[in-house]
Amino acid sequence: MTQAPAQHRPPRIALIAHDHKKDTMVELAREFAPFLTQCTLSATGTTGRRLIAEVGLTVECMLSGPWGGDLQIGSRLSQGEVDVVIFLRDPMTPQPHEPDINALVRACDVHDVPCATNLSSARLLLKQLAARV
Ligand SMILES: O=C(CO)COP(=O)(O)O
Repeated sequence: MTQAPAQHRPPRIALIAHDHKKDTMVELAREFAPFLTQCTLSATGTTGRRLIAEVGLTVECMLSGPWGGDLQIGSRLSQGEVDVVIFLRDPMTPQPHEPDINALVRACDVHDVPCATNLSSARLLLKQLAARV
């Protein structure tokens, strides 16, 4: 199927949050729900299931992060299938899949995909995007 040109379709957003940031992600998603419902959303497994259950969003869930979910999103992004990443990382807790996390953030840099890794930048990014649709 042919995709609409980027400027004519709502963004494809990947949402990811580490465990200590999941409540924050749910609150953020509630705040921007009217906009996010217009977007094509994907997420790592546990984050996505919470957004579906607690915010009522439609989200395509990948594997959980430690099982390869970050890599799945990085792969899609590298193929031009993700426009924006909201990745609420926990800087205080070591993660078993740190290499996967670094690979995803690196893929964002390689492909120049906007990637917000904390709440303030996530809110700025979502506000800017919401103003466009
Ligand atoms: O670990 C994660 C990102 O690195 C998030 O994965 P979950 O959303 O499955 O908890």
